[in-house]
Amino acid sequence: MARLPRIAITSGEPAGIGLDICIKLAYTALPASLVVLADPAALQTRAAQLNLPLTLRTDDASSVVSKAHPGDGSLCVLPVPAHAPVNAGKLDPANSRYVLAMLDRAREGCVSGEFDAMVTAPVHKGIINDAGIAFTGHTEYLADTTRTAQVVMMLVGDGMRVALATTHLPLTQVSAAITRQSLATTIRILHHDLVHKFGIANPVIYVAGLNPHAGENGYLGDEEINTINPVLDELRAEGMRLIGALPADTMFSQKNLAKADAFLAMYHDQGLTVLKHASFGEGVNVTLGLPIIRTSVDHGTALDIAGTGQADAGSMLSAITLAIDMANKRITS
Ligand SMILES: NC(=O)C1=CN([C@@H]2O[C@H](COP(=O)(O)OP(=O)(O)OC[C@H]3O[C@@H](n4cnc5c(N)ncnc54)[C@H](O)[C@@H]3O)[C@@H](O)[C@H]2O)C=CC1
Ligand SMILES: NCC(=O)COP(=O)(O)O
Repeated sequence: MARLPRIAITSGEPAGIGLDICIKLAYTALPASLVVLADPAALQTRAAQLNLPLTLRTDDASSVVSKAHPGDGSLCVLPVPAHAPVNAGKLDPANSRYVLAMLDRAREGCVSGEFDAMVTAPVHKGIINDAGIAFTGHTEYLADTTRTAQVVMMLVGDGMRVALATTHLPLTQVSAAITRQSLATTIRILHHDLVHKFGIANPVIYVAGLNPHAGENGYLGDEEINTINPVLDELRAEGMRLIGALPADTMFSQKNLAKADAFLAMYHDQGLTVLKHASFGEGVNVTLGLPIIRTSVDHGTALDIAGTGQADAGSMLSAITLAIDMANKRITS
């Protein structure tokens, strides 16, 4: 029988709901070893605030033995010390390096084979930048730190997969960031990972235009004519099944949902608004093209409800479930 995967979970911005949803995991049994990276005292303080008894274990944190997560109120923790006192709802830039230290430790463990996948709780991009560290998101950080030239952000939820041609960019920079080369690479990564990580033999990908009405034959913008359609033609000639460039306002119709294996949106809110409307709180963010498996929640730090007990752990559970599926595929392949 194949061994169970070992999953590293980074608890994210400590002032946010990352600690809350990790603590809720203590009460759900899962078919994998879960190792939560966090400051143990911060976990215990938050558990007391939530009135959820929590036992911390370090038994399998650094072992190569994997055993199922019991769901008995205990968590296996890999201790990472916070740099400043942690208070629910109150950001402190002094903890930004702690947040990144958890990401670094989990990533290194995935690269070395200690972990089979990493699942990330949300970080606060603004406070990391306030600490003087340029940071736009996990996606870009993990690409940089694994020296991966290009990755693709894809969110999965409600039976839909939505990938993005650009990620965390001001809108004014989006058009220039979509070049024939970057778009072709995005589609190749998406196509490759749909086949090899999601088991879809010959995926159909619906691709949005950038402009209203996909440019209306050039009268409302020319990125479709100059960039997007030529790339789609080139890749179709290689055998990929690509539909587009389509007007984004009707691309996500029910009719298309039934036919598409994935949608490719040109920018963050063009795609994620639709996906989060359909599945917020249950969706998963997965980074394609990395040498490691990384999934994440679909929501942010929710500072307004940290420590109140209102944080829903549904997206975290979906992210772990997808990471387990992907890790099992890799373990058995
Ligand atoms: N994976 C990540 O690291 C992500 C980080 N963020 C970051 O989070 C910060 C806050 O972002 P916002 O746009 O305010 O979005 P948000 O998702 O933190 O909050 C939006 C609303 O949804 C609620 N909410 C979010 N998650 C919830 C959950 N699990 N259960 C119950 N209610 C929940 C919040 O209370 C709030 O009312 C930003 O710094 C952003 O960059 C945002 C998305 C993903
Ligand atoms: N909207 C998705 C998001 O902000 C999460 O990005 P990342 O931190 O996973 O890169």
